[in-house]
Amino acid sequence: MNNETLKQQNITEIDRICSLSPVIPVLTFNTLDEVLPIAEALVKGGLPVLEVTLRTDIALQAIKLIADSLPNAQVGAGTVLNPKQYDAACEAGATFIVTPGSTTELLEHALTHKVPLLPGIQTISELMHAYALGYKRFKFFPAEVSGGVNALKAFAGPIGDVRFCPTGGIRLETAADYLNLNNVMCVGGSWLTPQALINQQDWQAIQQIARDTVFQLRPHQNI
Ligand SMILES: O=C[C@H](O)COP(=O)(O)O
Ligand SMILES: CC(=O)C(=O)O
Repeated sequence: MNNETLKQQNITEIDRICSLSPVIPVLTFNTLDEVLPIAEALVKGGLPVLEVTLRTDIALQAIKLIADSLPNAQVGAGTVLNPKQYDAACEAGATFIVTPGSTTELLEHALTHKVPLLPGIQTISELMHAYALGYKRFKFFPAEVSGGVNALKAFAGPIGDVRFCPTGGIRLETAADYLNLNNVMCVGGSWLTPQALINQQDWQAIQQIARDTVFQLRPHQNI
């Protein structure tokens, strides 16, 4: 497959994944026991797209567990910092890769890969750099402290044919403001899985947070 076809295919695949859900829960797992109950609660609550960060030792095992056990979930890897982690996450079963920022090494690596990258950008220069390489879909991170909704409105002036998944500091109360922008596909966040509920193993409450989120942000979605 030539490079241009692969680039287009990866944009189409990111669009497909990001259209499945208004919110991508960003998950950092500390123990393997909690992986499936949390993932199941979110999927049952109507949020099938999950980002598992590679911030803990068990992250790759968690991705594999979700990929093998929950066919209705789309599991991606976050906090991918280099090509080695990229390949390891794909090997574990990740169907998309998210990075907090962008390096040329990672951007070029992903252009040869069938598993698509949603690269992180924070500034217009980072956006221009990745855009020049052919990227059209981005994570905007850390969204709230980098200008939030107003920054995304400003980006739409000079570069109008790209779309974002803003993440970082977003909560249910602010998610709709982002989703109302034409250049936003979905948002990411960790608010769906409060540590206190995980400590209490209250998976039902996490499912309810997911349900409430879908109900408020995409009321017509069937759960
Ligand atoms: O590192 C940040 C997480 O990926 C998502 O941000 P958050 O905890 O502010 O929702
Ligand atoms: C920031 C984020 O979600 C990541 O580490 O990929």
